[in-house]
Amino acid sequence: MSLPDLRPEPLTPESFAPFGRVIWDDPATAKEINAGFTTRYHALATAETDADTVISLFRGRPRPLEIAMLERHPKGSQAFVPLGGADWLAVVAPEPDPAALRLFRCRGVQGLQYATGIWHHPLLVLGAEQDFLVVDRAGPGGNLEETFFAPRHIAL
Ligand SMILES: NC(=O)N[C@@H](O)C(=O)O
Ligand code: NI
Repeated sequence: MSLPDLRPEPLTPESFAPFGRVIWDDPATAKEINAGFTTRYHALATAETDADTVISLFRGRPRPLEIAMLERHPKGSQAFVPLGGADWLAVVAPEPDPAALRLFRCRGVQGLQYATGIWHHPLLVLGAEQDFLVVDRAGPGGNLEETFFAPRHIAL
């Protein structure tokens, strides 16, 4: 029996809470700094790693909208913040089961952090190439587990 198409749900702190944090201009975290010329949205997420925490740029390109695998990073969290202002997609699951997939449509002003060990699909960009700031782990030993399954299609 084939599984139904994946339909996106909006990314919200509440809906994403089982999988990690949303990185957004959360008013509850706002602090006026720099003589009032900057607003700091403080501690939206905390990077978790057992080694170095590194900051990278990912230049993501659109890919076929089907999900045939998940990955997870058992030794650290992974945060993505879009730099181009365009919507993008995130797929997560509480366990490596294609029937348990959740698809989130992320607005171009929303980033997120996958908590350590959370099953997710690699970066999914919509429409055109987009750069992302990425904060994750660099260090010894493997930090990638993958699982593969029959493709599930995305219906936007
Ligand atoms: N491979 C890599 O660094 N990126 C993935 O982990 C991803 O989630 O996009
Ligand atoms: Ni990843």
